[in-house]
Amino acid sequence: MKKSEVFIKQLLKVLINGLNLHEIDETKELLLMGSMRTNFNYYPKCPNLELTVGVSRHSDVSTLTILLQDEIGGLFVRGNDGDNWIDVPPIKGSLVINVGDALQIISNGKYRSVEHRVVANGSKNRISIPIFVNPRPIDMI
Ligand SMILES: O=C(O)CCC(=O)C(=O)O
Ligand SMILES: [Fe+2]
Repeated sequence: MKKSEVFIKQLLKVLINGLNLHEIDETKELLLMGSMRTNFNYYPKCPNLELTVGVSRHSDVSTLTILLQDEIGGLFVRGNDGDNWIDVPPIKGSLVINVGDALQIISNGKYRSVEHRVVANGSKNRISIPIFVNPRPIDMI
């Protein structure tokens, strides 16, 4: 977690630069990344795909979500215009970075929270590991 914190802070620095804010002081750091949680998601294979969902459409409440997915695939993000879903294929050694609701609010909508979903696989189990980077629960944004 310590190493990911360094990377996350660098990433947030680049993003807030785009908002004409050039320093992450202690107050901003708490607001942007004061609370972090790692999940381990396991999606068992489901031969009857019509009986399962995976994860239904949602956006994360986080500032950012840093996601490691295995090689199975099944993650889709919602396109900007309309109802199209864009496949996010697994690329070995890469991470998926999603903007969440908190960063959308903090940036006044300059960065948009991305809607996404996961489609279960009919023949293979899938694992993903997201780190949710959040304001602290007591913070008002
Ligand atoms: O498993 C994935 O690829 C995404 C999971 C997800 O959207 C979530 O845990 O919020
Ligand atoms: Fe999510």
